Amino acid sequence: MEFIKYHLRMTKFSLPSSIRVIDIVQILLIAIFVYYLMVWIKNTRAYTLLKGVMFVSIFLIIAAILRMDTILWICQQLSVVAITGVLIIFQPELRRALEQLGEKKMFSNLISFDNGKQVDERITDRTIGELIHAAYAMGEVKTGALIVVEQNIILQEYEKTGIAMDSLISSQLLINIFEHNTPLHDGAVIVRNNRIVSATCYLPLSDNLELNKSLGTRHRAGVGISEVSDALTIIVSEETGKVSYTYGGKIVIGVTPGALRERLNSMKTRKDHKETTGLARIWKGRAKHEEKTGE
Ligand SMILES: Nc1ncnc2c1ncn2[C@@H]1O[C@H](COP(=O)(O)OP(=O)(O)OP(=O)(O)O)[C@@H](O)[C@H]1O
Repeated sequence: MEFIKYHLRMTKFSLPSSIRVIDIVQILLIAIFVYYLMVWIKNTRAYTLLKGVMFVSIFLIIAAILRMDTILWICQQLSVVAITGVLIIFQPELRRALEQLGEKKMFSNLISFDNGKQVDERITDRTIGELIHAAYAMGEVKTGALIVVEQNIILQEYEKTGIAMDSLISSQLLINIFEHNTPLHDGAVIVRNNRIVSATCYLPLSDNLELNKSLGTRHRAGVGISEVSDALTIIVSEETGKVSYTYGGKIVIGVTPGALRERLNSMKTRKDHKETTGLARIWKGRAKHEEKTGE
């Protein structure tokens, strides 16, 4: 204790003589803010940014230890520009976060005890079978399709660009959605767990110059979504009938049903889903763990 007090004195901090209710409220508010910030970072592209920021921070710490004054001075001068750049790049995510604040769902999410109902659901063999069946059936008759299978990064901002659905997957439904000249055939379908959550979604187009020039916008959209998320996207070409998939910014064209099944199967072992929001869920998880270990 003396050791802690000494260090607090040295760092000009002091332990409060009494704790007021408002202090507890402040601590709770900060905890909630940090919690939501972490959830936001995990579910958006900001996660990639965070990794970049950590890398730069480590570099700066090393530069400070080694007294690389010139590098530190340049970084200091560039910091304002960097922050402005980040704000511009992440403008859609920041806007979405502020919109969510306005949607007043925060508190209900926080205390909801059944929010994570779907969390343990993984993409099942049945869903995989239906996806594969639909893709190759559409390929055979050259019906173009774009099916995004969400993983850990939630595709809410893209889901919102389409028409909301909440349907169990079946190959017949997918084939019907992408049928020419029907209201839902344009754009992408987004699949979350074992359900179709949205159709006619607009996806970001990839500007990767290395992509084959013959690939049109459907394929570019498939690659685009895989650059900004960890989703796996199945593409059926209207021109050739070939089935392809994109993942991690890469496209594999003309896959066999076996290869696609293998890829989809690997998603069954994905990490826990973002929807593990809500302090209640953290508490439930902790209680479960304690039950198991008998602590
Ligand atoms: N940004 C986008 N997000 C979602 N879907 C898109 C997007 N851009 C295009 N599409 C879909 O792709 C269709 C156009 O495909 P296009 O012919 O340009 O692509 P392609 O890659 O050559 O595919 P195909 O081999 O099927 O012709 C559109 O009708 C639309 O359904």
